[in-house]
Amino acid sequence: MKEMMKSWRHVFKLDPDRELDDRSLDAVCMSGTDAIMVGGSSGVTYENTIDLLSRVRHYELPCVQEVSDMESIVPGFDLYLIPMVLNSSNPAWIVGHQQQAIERFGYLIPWELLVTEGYIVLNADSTVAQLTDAYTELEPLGVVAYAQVADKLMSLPIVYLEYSGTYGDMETVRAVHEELEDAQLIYGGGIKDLHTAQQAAAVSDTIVVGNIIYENLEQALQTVQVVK
Ligand SMILES: CC(C)=CCC/C(C)=C/CC/C(C)=C/CC/C(C)=C/CC/C(C)=C/CC/C(C)=C/CC/C(C)=C/COP(=O)(O)OP(=O)(O)O
Ligand SMILES: O=P(O)(O)OC[C@@H](O)CO
Ligand SMILES: [Mg+2]
Repeated sequence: MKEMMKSWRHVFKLDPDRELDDRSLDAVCMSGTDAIMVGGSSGVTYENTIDLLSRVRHYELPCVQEVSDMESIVPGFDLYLIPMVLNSSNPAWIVGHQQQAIERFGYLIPWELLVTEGYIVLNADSTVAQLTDAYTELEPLGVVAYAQVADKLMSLPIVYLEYSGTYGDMETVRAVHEELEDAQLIYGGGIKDLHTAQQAAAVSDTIVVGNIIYENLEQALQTVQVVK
């Protein structure tokens, strides 16, 4: 599955803390997207995560958990994505929570299913930026340098440019994409229709579509056209 993930072009991110009726979930899972990512930056619990996983498991597509809280880790996902917020001002969000989770789960950890994401959080107004005390006042070159820390110094498999809630600066995304040698570039934030999906897909390896699923499902489904 880790190898397969590298080829994903489009992913829907579902938030266990938000309501999605069966009909909408069916449309999302049958849309032709490459995978479902389950996660959010607040209100994620073991109960709402297992509930969403069991609903998504009616479908054949890959389903991965993006871990934001160790209490909400649920067995049975295809992969576990472990964020490290590289531009956090607090080391707890870079390595601290991860260290605590490894200490707690120990030999239970299925290492072959873990994929580390070098997150660069860029929308100052987002919950995730505030939660992690992310330093978002970066010039494009500063963002590229964080991406190179992930790619070249840390050999992380993924760089995640996270503009959650707002559409990002595509020139910055392009600049990062051009400099990455090995890491997969995931872009997320403010994709709301086919046009924004196409633009973001042109300058990244994988696009993630989140909020619009809950705001305008028809438009969310259009974004899948980039992988059709
Ligand atoms: C048997 C079994 C399955 C055992 C468990 C084995 C396992 C998988 C162990 C994992 C070990 C490990 C290293 C865990 C890490 C634990 C942890 C809490 C790490 C911290 C992760 C982190 C930096 C979180 C900060 C928030 C963040 C980056 C979340 C990612 C998701 C995200 C940005 C969602 C966007 O959220 P949204 O709701 O849209 O919010 P906005 O309002 O900001 O838009
Ligand atoms: O919710 P949106 O703004 O689409 O962002 C997607 C994803 O990157 C959030 O973690
Ligand atoms: Mg969201």
